[in-house]
Amino acid sequence: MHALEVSLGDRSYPILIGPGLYAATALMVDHFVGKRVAIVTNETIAPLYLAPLTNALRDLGLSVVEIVLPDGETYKTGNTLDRIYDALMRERCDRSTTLIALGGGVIGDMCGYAAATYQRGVPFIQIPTTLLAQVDSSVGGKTGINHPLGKNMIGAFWQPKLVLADTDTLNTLPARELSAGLAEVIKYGLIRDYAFFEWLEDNMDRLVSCDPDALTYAIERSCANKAEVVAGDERETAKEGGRALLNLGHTFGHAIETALGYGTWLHGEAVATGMLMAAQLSAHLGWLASSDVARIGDLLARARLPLKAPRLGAEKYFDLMGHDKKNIGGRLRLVLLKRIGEAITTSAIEPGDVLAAIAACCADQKEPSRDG
Ligand SMILES: NC(=O)c1ccc[n+]([C@@H]2O[C@H](COP(=O)([O-])OP(=O)(O)OC[C@H]3O[C@@H](n4cnc5c(N)ncnc54)[C@H](O)[C@@H]3O)[C@@H](O)[C@H]2O)c1
Ligand SMILES: O=C(O)C(=O)C[C@@H](O)[C@H](O)[C@H](O)COP(=O)(O)O
Ligand SMILES: [Zn+2]
Repeated sequence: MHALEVSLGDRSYPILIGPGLYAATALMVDHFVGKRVAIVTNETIAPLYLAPLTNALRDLGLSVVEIVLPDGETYKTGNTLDRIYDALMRERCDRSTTLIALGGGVIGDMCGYAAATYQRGVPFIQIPTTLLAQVDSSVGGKTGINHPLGKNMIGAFWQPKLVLADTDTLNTLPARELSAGLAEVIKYGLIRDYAFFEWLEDNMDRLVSCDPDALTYAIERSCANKAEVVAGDERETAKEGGRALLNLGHTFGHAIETALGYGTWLHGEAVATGMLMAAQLSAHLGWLASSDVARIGDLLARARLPLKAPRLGAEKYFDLMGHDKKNIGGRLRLVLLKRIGEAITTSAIEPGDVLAAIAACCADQKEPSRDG
């Protein structure tokens, strides 16, 4: 088992990574406040992993509430959140109840937001079961739900007490979901870790074939990068750089997810093409060599991620990108690349340059669906 820490003073917490962890209650026991836990999961994950966790917790003498939600990004909404609150109220859960998110980023974001808001805040634990959640969403305390006009528009910063990333759970993950997680892994190499980017170039074939050692290394290195960034700028308030760098590709990506309808493209897929658009724009501005744009495209393709963005129309892109949380005073603020391994935030971008990057990266044909 590998152990890391997110250092945030009295809100610091461990990230534990390894096989056989998801029902290892001995690792959780110090993080429970009272004798009650509520596990939040979904209809796909419950048949795979819920019973062993519930049973192990009951064996410890804890009372367990199970909350099983419908599966999918389309359910990352206020209505689904209400189902969590309803169950907590019905079961008379009090402030000493610990919530446990058992699932991918959708479950983690919603359970975390329920924990942040139920009775003005209860503790929660992340047990991420997708690669994306293990390398990114379970760490750092961004929680929330989508709005029809924009991704994650309603939410809170609320740190978990513990992250338990069980690498065995990746054995049941569909290949498309594994690839989506690899997009966020590649992101860390691009924004701040050139040596990791090179390692990914050497090891991408092992990762897509689910080699456990390669996956464990990628998770650990990704979490180490994210923990460092979050510790330096927990609430994304730095004027330049800081936590916003973790948003590389997301201004474009979130626009794609929102425009096509949540869940049509996976978050990681939209981020992949978004990162290529950001790289293209960086090259257009003369910062990044076009050979580096090609290098990024090659790695994304080897991770089986889409390279071409859907043709939404420039106006639609601009409209949706205008809702991005990084924007200040109505001015677009983007994360771009100075080189592979170094990103910056900038508001000094002309709309014409953004348009050129969008045009260069859009598919020739309308390509809304990634299913099948
Ligand atoms: N809070 C953050 O910092 C942060 C970071 C990145 C992404 N996100 C959010 O995370 C979400 C995407 O998360 P995701 O990619 O994990 O998607 P997801 O949560 O929708 O999970 C993907 C799919 O895999 C299934 N699944 C989960 N674990 C499984 C397993 N072990 N075996 C089989 N199937 C399994 C799920 O039921 C779902 O169908 C988006 O909403 C995104 O906005 C948040
Ligand atoms: O943790 C962060 O900070 C990130 O930006 C990580 C992103 O991968 C993630 O998708 C995040 O939810 C996006 O944040 P948002 O503030 O743009 O909603
Ligand atoms: Zn993301």
